[in-house]
Amino acid sequence: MTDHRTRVLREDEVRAANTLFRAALHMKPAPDEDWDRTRHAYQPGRTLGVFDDALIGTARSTDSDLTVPGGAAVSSAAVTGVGVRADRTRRGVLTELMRAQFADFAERGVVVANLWASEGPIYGRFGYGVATHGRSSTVRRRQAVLRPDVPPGGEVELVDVDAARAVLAEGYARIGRRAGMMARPDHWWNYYDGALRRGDDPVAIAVHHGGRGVDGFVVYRVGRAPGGSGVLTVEDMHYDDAAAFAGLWRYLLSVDLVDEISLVYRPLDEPVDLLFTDPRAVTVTGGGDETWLRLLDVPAALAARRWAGEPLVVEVVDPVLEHNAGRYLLSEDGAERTGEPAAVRLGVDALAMAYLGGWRPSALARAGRLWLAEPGIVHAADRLFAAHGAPWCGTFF
Ligand SMILES: CC(=O)SCCNC(=O)CCNC(=O)[C@H](O)C(C)(C)COP(=O)(O)OP(=O)(O)OC[C@H]1O[C@@H](n2cnc3c(N)ncnc32)[C@H](O)[C@@H]1OP(=O)(O)O
Repeated sequence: MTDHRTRVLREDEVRAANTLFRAALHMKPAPDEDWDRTRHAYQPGRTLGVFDDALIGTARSTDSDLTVPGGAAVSSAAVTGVGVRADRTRRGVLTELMRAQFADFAERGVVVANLWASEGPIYGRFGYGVATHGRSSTVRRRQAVLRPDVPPGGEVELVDVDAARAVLAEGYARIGRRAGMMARPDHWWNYYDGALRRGDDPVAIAVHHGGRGVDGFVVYRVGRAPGGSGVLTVEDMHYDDAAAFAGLWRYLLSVDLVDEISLVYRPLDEPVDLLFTDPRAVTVTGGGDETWLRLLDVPAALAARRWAGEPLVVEVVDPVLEHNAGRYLLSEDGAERTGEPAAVRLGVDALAMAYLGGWRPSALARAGRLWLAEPGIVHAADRLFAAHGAPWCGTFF
């Protein structure tokens, strides 16, 4: 890309970046009231701009951390706000933004980056891979009768939107995180506080009280479908244990004037249908890739997660961040560079897909995304990358 300048935007330029991003998504500029809240979600010094005679491209990131299999958390950059002016696309502006972000992340020592992609073909070439998935479904409320063995759960209480931030932050910090979940720092809650106040239908926030305080919550809105039926849409739901899960579901099923409960991008292994005497009260309506992951510092990422079973040498190919390329011995004792021959070889994007347990090596091999020195290794490779539970992020940013 030539004749362009790329730099970190000043605070007084960040709103223009937000407007550019929204225009790229075919959205109107944010109204003043909305922007007054949204701007607190921007971390200073983290919004990039590309200019020719004007601002033509932008991307931003925020600090977080990401839980990996085994329960450790690695430092992460949550990437969002990516947009290029419609009359300047396909001439390398995004490529330049990605290059500048990777340089910034390397300087900060960030281990991984993740994002929600607007379209599937955009980020793979930069080494991002689909690492978590979501499943959407509909629960027909009157058909959804709880089985007698579902735990009673604790008290559920509605919380006012002004109190929500503090209460939900406390609850989120208390719940056990599955692989793929991220920290919700202050700047994220700034964004969320704004999101709670947007939308035509009023938001409702219900929290579950367990033995140690708030250990689960559900944020939802109730609206009318075109035919007039009441639809309760779950926007955000987290819980620490089976009691909180059951307690929140007892509550959701008790909300009046609701015919359907709509679940959006929930974990693939969330056992909602198992709660009901008739599991067909739940219909899967959609889903797909949730977050995309980029392993920026492969040695640190490999060392952070748990590996199981027989040791294997895995060769990583990374044409974009070449310092990551090489062979690593992965075992229950950790991960280290090695000169030994590889049993498995894969690109850094495919490694990101397997890293949190979202894809098994055997599936990647079947699709030509992973090479095996001999077919028999596939079982050991699957065991090595196995993770507890389906990875899921559950935090939109
Ligand atoms: C994390 C987030 O914020 S997700 C939101 C992403 N933003 C949007 O979807 C808004 C609308 N789209 C845009 O603003 C732009 O089209 C972007 C940001 C997706 C891409 O920006 P561009 O400057 O056009 O990308 P750039 O020119 O660097 O493209 C690099 C390569 O990716 C390809 N590519 C980029 N975007 C797309 C796409 N949406 N679909 C298919 N291929 C794409 C290009 O064709 C190019 O391939 P090539 O090197 O083989 O020619």
